[in-house]
Amino acid sequence: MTSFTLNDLARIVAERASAPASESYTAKLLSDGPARAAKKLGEEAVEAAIAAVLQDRENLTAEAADVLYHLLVVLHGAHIPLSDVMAELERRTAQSGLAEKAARPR
Ligand SMILES: N=c1c2ncn([C@@H]3O[C@H](COP(=O)(O)OP(=O)(O)OP(=O)(O)O)[C@@H](O)[C@H]3O)c2ncn1[C@@H]1O[C@H](COP(=O)(O)O)[C@@H](O)[C@H]1O
Repeated sequence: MTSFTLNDLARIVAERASAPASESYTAKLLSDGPARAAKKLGEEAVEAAIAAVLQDRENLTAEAADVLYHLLVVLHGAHIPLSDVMAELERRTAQSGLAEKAARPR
């Protein structure tokens, strides 16, 4: 069990974003523009999905870490604090996913 949280990683991403691009993968990704980080996020998500389909626990764990890191980089680039995403998730706890889906306008 680790005490490391997504908040901790978001803080690291925010700190590294202002490092020289030659010294930080985070800074490099962000300096390449929003499409680059978004593309990496999509690639990592597909790799995680493939690992899930293959029931490859070790790879799924590693790819899930890649997804979460790249998501935090994309959010940072879009100036969306992780707390906004958590607030949205908290708002959704008031309703089951199935109930939300059924209530959508057709
Ligand atoms: N958690 C991560 C993390 N997860 C994945 N990655 C990088 O994401 C990339 C994953 O892409 P691929 O596997 O496709 O590898 P690649 O082919 O080298 O990637 P590209 O050339 O296509 O960009 C690799 O370069 C990984 O090193 C990460 N890079 C950084 N972090 C965290 O961010 C911190 C700061 O890192 P820097 O910004 O590099 O200082 C680190 O200490 C970590 O805590």
